[in-house]
Amino acid sequence: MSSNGAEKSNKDQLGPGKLEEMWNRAATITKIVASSVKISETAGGIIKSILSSGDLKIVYKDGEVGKRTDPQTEADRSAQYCIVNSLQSRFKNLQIIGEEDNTSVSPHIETGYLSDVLKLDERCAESLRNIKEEELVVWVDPLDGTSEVTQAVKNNNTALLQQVTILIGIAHKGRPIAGVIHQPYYKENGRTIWAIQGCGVHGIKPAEAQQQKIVVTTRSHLSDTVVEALTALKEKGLADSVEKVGGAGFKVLKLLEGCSAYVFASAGCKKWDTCAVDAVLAAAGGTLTDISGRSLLYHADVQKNNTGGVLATAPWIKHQDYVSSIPENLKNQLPEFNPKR
Ligand SMILES: Nc1ncnc2c1ncn2[C@@H]1O[C@H](COP(=O)(O)O)[C@@H](O)[C@H]1OP(=O)(O)O
Ligand SMILES: [Mg+2]
Ligand SMILES: [Mg+2]
Ligand SMILES: [Mg+2]
Repeated sequence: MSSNGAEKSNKDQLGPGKLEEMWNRAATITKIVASSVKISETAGGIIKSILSSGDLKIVYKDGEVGKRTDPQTEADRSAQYCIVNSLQSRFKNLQIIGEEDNTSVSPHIETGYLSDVLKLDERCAESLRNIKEEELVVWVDPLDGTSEVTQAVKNNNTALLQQVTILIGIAHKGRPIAGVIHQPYYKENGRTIWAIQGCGVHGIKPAEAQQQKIVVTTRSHLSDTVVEALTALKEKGLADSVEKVGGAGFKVLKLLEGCSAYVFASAGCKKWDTCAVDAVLAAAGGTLTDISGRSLLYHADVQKNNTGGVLATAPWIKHQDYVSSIPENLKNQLPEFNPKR
């Protein structure tokens, strides 16, 4: 799984000399995304091997026994170690914020990169090309959909595993400018979707406008406020049906595959859940905000909780229609409270 350099991990036609030249010429943001694609895939391999062992070593990060909703597994801990240490080995001045406070040492440090990302380097705007490593903040969710993982293993429900993603989001001046979403259990070998602002979305072809408006929402963190928001959207004709699926990453992939909106009118989702998907969705022409329509911010010192909830819409949807249809009393119940947001 680990590799000693781009030459070993890039199995394409470019020779090592040409690749090195492309790497040396590339902008910092391009290099970080090219590396993050490979790193997310290596982390996906770590997750798969831990899950197949069946020993998740679950600890809970919250709540009373019997009411806990925030599990962490050995897969979350090992994947984060791999992602953070792999990024740091190449980009020493990056600020990296990962979901997990405690990690497990993993021997897999990925030093490869995807050369396809480098090929798009010239399309990057000059303003992005000039950004320095130390100006960037990377938000890492090593495993999005942990509740689904614990249930998949407990109930031997492997279908749930496709809802797992690995999220690496890159922010500049508080806004997401690039993102990587790896879905390890997509078909046989998984898939990786990535985007850099202004350079399109890669790894998926976003769906065209649909007749049916399908809204996706949480399957493991349902609350009265989420239900109230969904009811209001149904009444306004903005939700023909509702699908409950796990993970912020998976829900945004559903938006790129034809669903209309992702509605989570509740607190609990954090910046590492939304940074990468915010960037990918925006690059596809969609929008992600809180339920009041405010953009989310990703400075290193920002409040980590998305206290205003999450509302995301597909590229073919008018975001404001959904914002306007969520009742004011719900918006007031989910305030932003950090002025730095
Ligand atoms: N109450 C919560 N506590 C902890 N994490 C949450 C909570 N609500 C949402 N999340 C995070 O946001 C993701 C999307 O939420 P949901 O699937 O409920 O819509 C979850 O997979 C989880 O990320 P993670 O699995 O990385 O801990
Ligand atoms: Mg978690
Ligand atoms: Mg998450
Ligand atoms: Mg997670």
